[in-house]
Amino acid sequence: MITFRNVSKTFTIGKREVHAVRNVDLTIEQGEIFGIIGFSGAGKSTLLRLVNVLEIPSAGSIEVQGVDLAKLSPREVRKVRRGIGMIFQNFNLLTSRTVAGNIAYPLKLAKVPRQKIKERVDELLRFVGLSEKAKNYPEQLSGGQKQRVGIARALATSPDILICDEATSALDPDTTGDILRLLKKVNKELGITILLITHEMHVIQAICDKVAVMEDGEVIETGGVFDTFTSPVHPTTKRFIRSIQQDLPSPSLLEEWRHKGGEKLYRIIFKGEVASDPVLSRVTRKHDIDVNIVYGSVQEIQAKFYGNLLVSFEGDEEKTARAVKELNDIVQIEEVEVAWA
Ligand SMILES: Nc1ncnc2c1ncn2[C@@H]1O[C@H](COP(=O)(O)OP(=O)(O)OP(=O)(O)O)[C@@H](O)[C@H]1O
Repeated sequence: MITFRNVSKTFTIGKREVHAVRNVDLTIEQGEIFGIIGFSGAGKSTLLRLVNVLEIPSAGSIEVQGVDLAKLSPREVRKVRRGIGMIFQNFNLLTSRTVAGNIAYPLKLAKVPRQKIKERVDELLRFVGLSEKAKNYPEQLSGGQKQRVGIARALATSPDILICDEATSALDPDTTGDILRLLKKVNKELGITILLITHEMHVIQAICDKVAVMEDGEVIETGGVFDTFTSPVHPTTKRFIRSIQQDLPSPSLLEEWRHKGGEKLYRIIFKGEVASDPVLSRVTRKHDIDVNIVYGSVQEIQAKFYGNLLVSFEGDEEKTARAVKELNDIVQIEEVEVAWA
């Protein structure tokens, strides 16, 4: 478990003060995948560096596995660091060592006996699916393979926590998916807590249990990923979510819709179980009106459905009003104001 209590970090450059992290309160529970998202300069890297004791807070306190980081001797700091594995955007592999040599490196530093190192490296190579590449050098690997080596190396000394610093930002979408699945496996099969930072909302959607959104050094919103996705509060969170979720058709499609004499548009949000329930057809049938689905998407977030439909109703106005009222008790429904071109 990692706990930040009212943590601030201020850098002083000449006479100027930069408030990189401000009054952060966060708890990352054992065994969860916790994502921190923010635009460049939000303070994410500084927050990670505080966990690693590469920076010391200007105010507040941080506990890692119940240990207050402010009270440690250099030796104890090294011990805390051994319990934290780290992977990076640019992999940080040793180019002069083979894949096996890179993975063995932290074990050599920890003075693990040779035979034990060999066994552990073989085991890790199997875990990340790179047994065939043991004797290759980093330059002979693809980006995704390099990150697999990075993950194996980070796991070598059996840490409790894995920190991922923009670990997929340099990879193409397919490879990103493979690496995210591997991180999920690290979390599920080895029970390792994962703390990741990213500027990409799809990374949070794909694997995180919880998310914190940072801006100007502050955590502006935090919560479960499903709730944050489906009911964001802060404008910046909404902006991140919109980056992966198109919730209106293109202007040309809307225009076509209007030319065809389109009716009032409603947005219906289905959450969790209800998404698979034929609620819409049931209610419209009951009130004897028809429904047109103009646009829609269904996403899976943390194994739950999140449906976003744009619909119009055809039929008597009073019946439509009654149907909308009934739907409103079951799902979220609101009239959509469209700014016509
Ligand atoms: N060692 C330092 N000295 C002075 N200022 C710093 C230092 N480290 C970070 N900062 C400043 O603190 C702020 C937060 O930086 P940080 O790197 O934590 O943000 P970030 O969200 O990780 O951004 P990015 O995604 O671009 O890496 C920035 O204004 C940055 O310039």
